[in-house]
Amino acid sequence: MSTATTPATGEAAEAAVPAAACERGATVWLTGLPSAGKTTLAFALAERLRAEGHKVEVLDGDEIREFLSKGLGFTREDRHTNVTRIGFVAEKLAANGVKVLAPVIAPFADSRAAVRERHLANGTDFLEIHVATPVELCSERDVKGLYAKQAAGEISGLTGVDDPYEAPEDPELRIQTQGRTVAESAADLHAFLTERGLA
Ligand SMILES: Nc1ncnc2c1ncn2[C@@H]1O[C@H](COP(=O)(O)OS(=O)(=O)O)[C@@H](OP(=O)(O)O)[C@H]1O
Ligand SMILES: Nc1ncnc2c1ncn2[C@@H]1O[C@H](COP(=O)(O)OP(=O)(O)O)[C@@H](O)[C@H]1O
Repeated sequence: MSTATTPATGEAAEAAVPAAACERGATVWLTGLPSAGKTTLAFALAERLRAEGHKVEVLDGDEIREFLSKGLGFTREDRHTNVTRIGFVAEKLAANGVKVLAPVIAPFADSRAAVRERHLANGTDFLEIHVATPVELCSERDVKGLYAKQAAGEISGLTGVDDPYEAPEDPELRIQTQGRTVAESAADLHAFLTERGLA
């Protein structure tokens, strides 16, 4: 058991994180609709895990689309390519002790299954977390204005509105954000990782 100590006093800090938990990598995939809360929860969890001494990487959908998946759009085929690319990188990192957080819509069950399969084949932990925010609340939040644009006819093919979202049937965790604060939902997620021996 490794115990974090405060540099000034050498006193044991409140939360003692087992060394094995810090060294064990895993992919934590946050799937859900646009504005569900995937990115917010990934960054909140990342901050807490880093403070506890874990190696953490966030593979954010938006950022990935600027670099690794530059040029891909939102057709079924492009989304599948995007998701399996992210899954490939995530598995490599997780196999090397990194907690990988992937806040990526991943709307199709077969793409998520392919990513899971790759992790399984390599003996790497894969946790599918469904950020299960109802579309009505997502469209109220509308962080990037996509729901308004779709309603105005300026865009089409928006996940959960006029493009499919295949909700996970059997995710490792389904997390609610409706009527919950960010801190509460992030704590739910952290508690789940602790249960699994990952935090
Ligand atoms: N048509 C359409 N449908 C869904 N999402 C759209 C679309 N156009 C742009 N966006 C924005 O793209 C962000 C990244 O999407 P992802 O790479 O996670 O999507 S996917 O898994 O490849 O389907 C995604 O980010 P989040 O809002 O954080 O989920 C969206 O804001
Ligand atoms: N319990 C909660 N968990 C996560 N986000 C929440 C919660 N309650 C409200 N929100 C808000 O919902 C929005 C979610 O946006 P974002 O994380 O960018 O979604 P996504 O990455 O799924 O598109 C943020 O403005 C966030 O503050």
